[in-house]
Amino acid sequence: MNARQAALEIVSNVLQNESYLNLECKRVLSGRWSVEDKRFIMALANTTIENLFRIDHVLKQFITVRRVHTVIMNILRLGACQLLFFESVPVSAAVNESVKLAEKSGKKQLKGFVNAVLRNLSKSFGKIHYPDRDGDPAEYFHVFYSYPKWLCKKYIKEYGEEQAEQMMSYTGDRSLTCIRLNRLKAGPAIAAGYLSGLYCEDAYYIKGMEAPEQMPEFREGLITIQGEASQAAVCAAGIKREDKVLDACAAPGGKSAYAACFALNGKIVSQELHEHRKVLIEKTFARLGVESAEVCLGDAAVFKPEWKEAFDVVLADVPCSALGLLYRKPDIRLFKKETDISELVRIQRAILDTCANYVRPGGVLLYSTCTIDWAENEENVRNFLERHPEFSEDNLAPYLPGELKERADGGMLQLFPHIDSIDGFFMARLKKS
Ligand SMILES: C[S@@+](CC[C@H](N)C(=O)[O-])C[C@H]1O[C@@H](n2cnc3c(N)ncnc32)[C@H](O)[C@@H]1O
Repeated sequence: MNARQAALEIVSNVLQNESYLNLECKRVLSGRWSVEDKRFIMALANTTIENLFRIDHVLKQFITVRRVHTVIMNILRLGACQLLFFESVPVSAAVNESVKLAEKSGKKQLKGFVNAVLRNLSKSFGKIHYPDRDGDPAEYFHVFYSYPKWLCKKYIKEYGEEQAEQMMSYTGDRSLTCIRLNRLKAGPAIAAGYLSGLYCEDAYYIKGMEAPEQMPEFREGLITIQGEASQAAVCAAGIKREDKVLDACAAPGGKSAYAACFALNGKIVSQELHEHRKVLIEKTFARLGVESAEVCLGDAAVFKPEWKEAFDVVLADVPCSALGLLYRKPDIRLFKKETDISELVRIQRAILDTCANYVRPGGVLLYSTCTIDWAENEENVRNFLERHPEFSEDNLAPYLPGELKERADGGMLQLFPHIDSIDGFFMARLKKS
């Protein structure tokens, strides 16, 4: 298999099976590849997925037949991606290698078609037509930034055109990976060569990190991969040394493991709905040396009488639409549907209602999501507070790290990648009287 075949396999699996792009890359790249090949495969697969709607829009202008075989369409997508976004790849290589890919994929009879479409595209860069930015901004953003049309409309309606464009054009620095120093095992000396975090004390950035499992610091649990927004959500809970903490939706265990660094003489109970994801928590805890935690299988929406008012802090880091991660996980954009949101809101409200029972009087319920969606965030919290007068918003600022203090709005905080340069996250600190 050569590098372009590997990229084709990744892209095809993501599109056909809705597999996660990062997991597909990891799987395919676990073979023996040179560093250059690895970088090219990752860049080609990522750029194709990230710009899929735009690439398809461009290709449509050069495809004259009504239906194109799926494999050939994916080969054309990779070829067009190289022509449009890879200055370092000569046109002849982009076209000829795509033609060879068609042959290697058992579609020898379609070599001429692939050649014609890509050659025509390569001669017509100046003539490519894009939607009118002023006439139909949602369609323009959909094509140009490759975001689902419903989301473009939603963001324009909620934030206005200018801010919506900033949200969708933001990509962050993909060469940087945010890690958390695991205080259970390591001191700051470990992080001497890393870049400091923007806000959180334990956050650092590593440039060009490809496979964390190959780093001894990661394998030994001295560091773990965790974004600053997720770290900030744990800080926002204000966990104390003796606290008993429930993480109601815990896999893969990132927040629970950080909570254990605060509740040093306390206890963490980590619950997860899915067995295969519960295993991820156990792995995280074993690697990071979290011993004060109990992992259990359960549905956070179903009341467990034995947990009634048993916890000082309850983390409800609920399943959500993950819109705050779209800037760095482009595959999520392709499959998100607007209709998913109402079902998520129903589940989130059920989880919040159940978790409310587990907080002791005077304790804290920390609600968080990795999304930028009013209904899943502020509206859910307002709805919860109306139905639960025993809870009130508790000022977040004293608990937030660094300059994030200034971003809090009472007991709530909505983070945006294009404003805060970290994941789009929401958190609300709710105190029980
Ligand atoms: C946002 S993720 C949690 C991330 C985790 N807190 C961390 O920081 O590593 C949400 C998790 O909730 C789980 N989940 C979904 N529905 C659930 C439910 N009803 N009860 C418990 N867990 C649930 C999902 O499988 C997923 O692992």
